[in-house]
Amino acid sequence: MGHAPVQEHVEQAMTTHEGLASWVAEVAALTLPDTIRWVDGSAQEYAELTDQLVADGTLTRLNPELFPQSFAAFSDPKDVARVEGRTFICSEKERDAGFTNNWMEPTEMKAILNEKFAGSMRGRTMYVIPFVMGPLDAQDPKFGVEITDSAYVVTSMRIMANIGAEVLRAIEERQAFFVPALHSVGAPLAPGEKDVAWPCNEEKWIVHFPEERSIFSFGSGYGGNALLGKKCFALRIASVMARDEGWLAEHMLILKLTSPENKDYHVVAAFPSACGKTNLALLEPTIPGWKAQTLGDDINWMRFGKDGELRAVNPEAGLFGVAPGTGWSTNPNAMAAIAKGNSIFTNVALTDDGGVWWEGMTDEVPAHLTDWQGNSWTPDSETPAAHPNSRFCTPIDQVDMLSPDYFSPEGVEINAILFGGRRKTTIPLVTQARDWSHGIFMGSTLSSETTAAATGAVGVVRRDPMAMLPFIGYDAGDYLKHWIDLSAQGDQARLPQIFLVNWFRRNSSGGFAWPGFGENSRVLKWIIERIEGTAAAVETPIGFVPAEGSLDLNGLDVAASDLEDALKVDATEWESELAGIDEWYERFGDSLPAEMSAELSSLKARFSA
Ligand SMILES: Nc1nc2c(ncn2[C@@H]2O[C@H](COP(=O)(O)OP(=O)(O)OP(=O)(O)O)[C@@H](O)[C@H]2O)c(=O)[nH]1
Ligand SMILES: O=C([O-])CC(=O)C(=O)O
Ligand SMILES: [Mn+2]
Repeated sequence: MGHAPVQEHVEQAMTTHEGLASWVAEVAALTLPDTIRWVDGSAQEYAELTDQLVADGTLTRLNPELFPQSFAAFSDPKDVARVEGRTFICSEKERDAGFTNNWMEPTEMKAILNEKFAGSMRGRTMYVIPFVMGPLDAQDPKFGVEITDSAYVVTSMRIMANIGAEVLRAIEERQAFFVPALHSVGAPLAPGEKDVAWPCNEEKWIVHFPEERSIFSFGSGYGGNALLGKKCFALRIASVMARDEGWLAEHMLILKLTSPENKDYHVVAAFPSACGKTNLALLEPTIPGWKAQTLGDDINWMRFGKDGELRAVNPEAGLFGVAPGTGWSTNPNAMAAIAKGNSIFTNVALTDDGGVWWEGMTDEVPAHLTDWQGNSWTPDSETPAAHPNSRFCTPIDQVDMLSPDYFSPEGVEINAILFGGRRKTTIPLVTQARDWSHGIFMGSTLSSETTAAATGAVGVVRRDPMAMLPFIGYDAGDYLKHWIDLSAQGDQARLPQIFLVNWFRRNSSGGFAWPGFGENSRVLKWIIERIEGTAAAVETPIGFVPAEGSLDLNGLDVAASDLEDALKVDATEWESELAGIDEWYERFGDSLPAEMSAELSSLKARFSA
């Protein structure tokens, strides 16, 4: 097996950062790995680790003529998505975790974790990955160190974050604080025991201690549970840092738009998992003269700049995108980035010539595939070839339309904030908020049908405030209050406009009423024109919707009835929506900000006026 001791690397287990040195020693003494390896982030190390993962059967090397330097991984069928039911925020007080999080008393949780991690790395290599979320030259770089017993995690973290020797040096030079993030697949090996391709544990624990800013993840190898820089740090822990330090950590894409008049705008959008962030982030506009560039597809850290403008940066270095539905016709920019190689795919299907395939990648379905579970697959098969939450993991700098501003530590000024979800009914294609407070209300009541990105039922409508339901690291009411209070820091005249969008409304025959994807540029154009005050709108109880003729439909082949279905504000649908919002707000109890209940009352009043 490939986990033969790599003794030479143990010698490097020295750091001049005392806290780091003692934490690594402490973890090793608890988890009992065979070897410790400090990850330097080099290309040579990556090649060595991927070779080892191929030898171990965890990775399959793809045909280099199709996907250079790329690999496919196939997980245990029980380890395919985030496990929200097993995710905990262990604040000192239960109240501070709020009703949206699982909570356990910290010392009780620590006792459980100690037991789980005891000996959990036996027979394995323990990797130490120094990383930084966001640019290393930021004013206050956010450091982390992930300790993991999974080489798949190391290779994926190298794509998703800035990792390695240079980061370690920066941590040492500053004697910086770092978020300790401990991960184990929870599958120790007995002496001589043969490993499996995807080790994991039936029991999973994804645990955050917000006051201490630490993360413990046990039992899963899947991205959102195991790449701890992403959801665990850059959203859950970062949201707590952001509350304390006066900024925002959000589940948002960042997109730059340039109008035919050559004016630049930046738009951020919060949609729940598997609801279209990566697709909008990599948008190819279908309307002439408009240009789109991306800055980020999943996570956005925002703060007010010195002139009271709201600025955004993407703390990630890669895309961890939903594969199904990503194709040359729907998302050519993602496909072109993937085609450059250097990618790790998880739970996609393999083509007979050593490439990958998933539902929606090409119009033509291959005659034969090996499905994500290793079975022979033909178009007659009853199950999908790729898992619905299969993923591509690709460096963001391979995206041709990446904005050069992605690399700027100051970030970009935001002109519009979009909230959106996957709703078959009720929510129109686009609605402009009446003002900032109403916009926060829209975000706070955001709802969406659940997807395969988390385990559990798919297609159930749930409230997902700011698309952060599984990621707010503290009390949800405090989180809304933070949004409200923080905006007082900004120049009120420069606050972004807020919009609610829904690409997923259905027509009477059950199909999508709006074509979506590149055609969403038409909605973005309307949004920009609303900011400029040039597009017409109709005021409705829920906000401003496009007036007839104000949405640019030039060259778009869409039935008038579909358009009507996409845009309508239906009083009957809103009656049950209001009841749903009532129920949702009741769950906040005392922590619901008064501003939000006032917004709900005005909304009801507008409906009954
Ligand atoms: N009908 C329709 N489907 C879309 C649209 N945009 C995205 N999708 C589909 O929605 C699914 C998820 O899209 P993504 O862009 O990957 O979602 P995401 O929000 O980035 O997901 P996470 O990475 O889980 O946070 C894919 O299957 C897409 O094909 C759209 O405008 N219309
Ligand atoms: O975290 C993950 O596994 C993938 C992701 O972006 C999400 O679910 O929002
Ligand atoms: Mn996401």
